[in-house]
Amino acid sequence: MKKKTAVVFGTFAPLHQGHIDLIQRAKRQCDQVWVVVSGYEGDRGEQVGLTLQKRFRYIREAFRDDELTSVCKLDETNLPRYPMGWQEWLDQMFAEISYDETQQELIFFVGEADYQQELSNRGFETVLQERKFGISATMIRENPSKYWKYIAQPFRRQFTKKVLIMGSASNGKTTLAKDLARYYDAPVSLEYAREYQIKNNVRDDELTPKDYYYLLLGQYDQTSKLIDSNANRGLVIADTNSLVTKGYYDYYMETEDQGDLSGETFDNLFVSILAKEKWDLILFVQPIGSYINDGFRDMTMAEDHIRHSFSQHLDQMRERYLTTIPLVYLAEDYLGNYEAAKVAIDAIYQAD
Ligand SMILES: NC(=O)c1ccc[n+]([C@@H]2O[C@H](COP(=O)([O-])OP(=O)(O)OC[C@H]3O[C@@H](n4cnc5c(N)ncnc54)[C@H](O)[C@@H]3O)[C@@H](O)[C@H]2O)c1
Repeated sequence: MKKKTAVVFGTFAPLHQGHIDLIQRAKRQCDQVWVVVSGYEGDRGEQVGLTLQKRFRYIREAFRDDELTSVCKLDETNLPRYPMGWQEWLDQMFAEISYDETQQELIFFVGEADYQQELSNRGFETVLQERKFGISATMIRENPSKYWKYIAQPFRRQFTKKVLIMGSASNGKTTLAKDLARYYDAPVSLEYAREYQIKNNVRDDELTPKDYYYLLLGQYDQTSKLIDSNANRGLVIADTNSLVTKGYYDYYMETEDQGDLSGETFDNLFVSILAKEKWDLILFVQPIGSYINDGFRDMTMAEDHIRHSFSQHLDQMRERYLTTIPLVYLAEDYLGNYEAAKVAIDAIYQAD
């Protein structure tokens, strides 16, 4: 008996609940299903940062625990554009799924009557499934937060608005991050260094290069987990990032003996983590107000001129490494900063 193999093809930019339902119903009507992720350089997915390779990886991730679902990638860059290249497209698809007509019976599950028509004309078995939930990838790309619940989990990270709050220590940054998170019902990634220092009972000025290395990794990991958590509904707020950690590293480690971890190793990790972080907005809190001793802070920073020069150093680094990210300086009292931060966030994020 030939193995009944379902094929569901699409751009999947992004994969959504309608697609998942189409794929799973196809799977249940056959012995297995192939999901063919199709696209080309500069396609509508790539235009929102979802390259073909990324879509392929995310869909693999979405079906990682399902042995009846296989995923392949079909790069159409060198094929005639749809609807001109059906034959070449089908030939390439058969190669990708190692189609063997003596062993497999192919059934195409499609949501478009045009696809059914074309494939039937070519002698293929097809099943036309009605569209579900009134949702489409175009609607999601245009307003991701409105259709958030329909977006397949791995794709949500791409559509998440990530807001970074920067500034020197003890200027109301953490309070602001927590208050904004509560207001927007968004997850907040607080300073990992605080947790690390409390756990290890070390002050700012006692951290070693090795500690900074773990701080870079720990902060990135913590923020990534929040982005991938179910608490994320389209907005994530972070109290700090790799750039701020690098700022502290520069400030404290400049004259220190680098021990068994050279500055180059730290800088390599810093550059690679910074490149992975993607921010949609930076709120830069200026050092105004008094410096509070929480027991873990180095009190040299309590001196206004040191705090200001550190803040300037951070801002110069931001200018150098994150120059294209929209920026709002917050230099008022706490309430003024809180209001200004909400205006800036409302401009990039509209909750459902
Ligand atoms: N070069 C060629 O001639 C050729 C030929 C065939 C296909 N292709 C390629 O295949 C891809 C076609 O993908 P697409 O743009 O139609 O993909 P898509 O990601 O928009 O949709 C994928 C499939 O899911 C179905 N679907 C969408 N929303 C649904 C919902 N809410 N409920 C149930 N089903 C739903 C669609 O009808 C489609 O069958 C394109 O990349 C195209 O270029 C190219």
